[in-house]
Amino acid sequence: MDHEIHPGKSSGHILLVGPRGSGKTTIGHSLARVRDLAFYDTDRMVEEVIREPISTFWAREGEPSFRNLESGVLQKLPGVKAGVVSTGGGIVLSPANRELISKMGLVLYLSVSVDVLEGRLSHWGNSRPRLNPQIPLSEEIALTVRERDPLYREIADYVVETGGMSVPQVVFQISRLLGEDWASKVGGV
Ligand SMILES: Nc1ncnc2c1ncn2[C@@H]1O[C@H](COP(=O)(O)OP(=O)(O)OP(=O)(O)O)[C@@H](O)[C@H]1O
Ligand SMILES: O=C(O)C1=C[C@@H](O)[C@@H](O)[C@H](O)C1
Ligand SMILES: [Mg+2]
Repeated sequence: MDHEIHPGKSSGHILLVGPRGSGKTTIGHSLARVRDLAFYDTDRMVEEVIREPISTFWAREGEPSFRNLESGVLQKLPGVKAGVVSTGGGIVLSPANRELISKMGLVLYLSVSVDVLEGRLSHWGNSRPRLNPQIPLSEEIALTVRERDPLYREIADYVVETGGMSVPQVVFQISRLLGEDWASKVGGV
C-alpha cells in the first residue's frame, strides 16, 4: 500500500465503517488482536459515558442525544494511541464526523448484502434500537443501506466485500491489504 495515496492521514488509526451487522466490532476486535494493536469501539465508548446500553438510552433520550455523544467520543480518538477503531453504523450521517474519520487514518468500508444483514439483525431481538419502528426490519435495513452506502463510500479508502466470508477470512483479507509494513507508512502505529 502506497503512502502517497493517503496524504493528510494524521492519527494512524485503521477505521472500520459500515452498516449495523456488517461486522465492524467483531472484525475490528479480531484484527486488533492479531496485529497487536489497541482497539476502540465508538458504541462501547458511548456506553461507558452513559453507563447503560445504547438501546435504553436511545428509547428514553432519543436519537439526537445519542448522536451528540457519538460525535463527542469520536473527537477524542485523534488523541489516543493508534489502533483499530470500530464505529457505529450511523456515525457517517454527520458531515463533520465524516471529515474527521477520513483524516484519522485508513478507512475500510465493510460491505455486506442486505439479505445477509437481515439474517444477522433478525437474531438480535431488541438489543439494538430500531431506526424506523414503523416499517418491517427488512425494509428498515434496505432503506438505511441505500441512504448510507454513498456516505461510507465517500470516506472509504477501501471497500471490503465480506459476503460469504467467515470472520477469520475477512481479518486475513484486511491484514493482507494492510501489508506487513503498513504501520510505518501511514503514521506510526
Ligand atoms: N464475516 C462474518 N461472518 C459471519 N458472521 C459475522 C461476520 N461478521 C460479523 N458476524 C456476526 O454478525 C453479528 C454482528 O456483528 P457486529 O456486532 O460485529 O456488527 P457491527 O457492524 O459492529 O454492528 P453495529 O453497527 O450494530 O455495532 C455478530 O453476531 C457477528 O458474530
Ligand atoms: O446504524 C445506526 O444508526 C446505529 C448503529 C449502531 O452501531 C449504534 O451506533 C446505534 O444502534 C445506531
Ligand atoms: Mg459494533
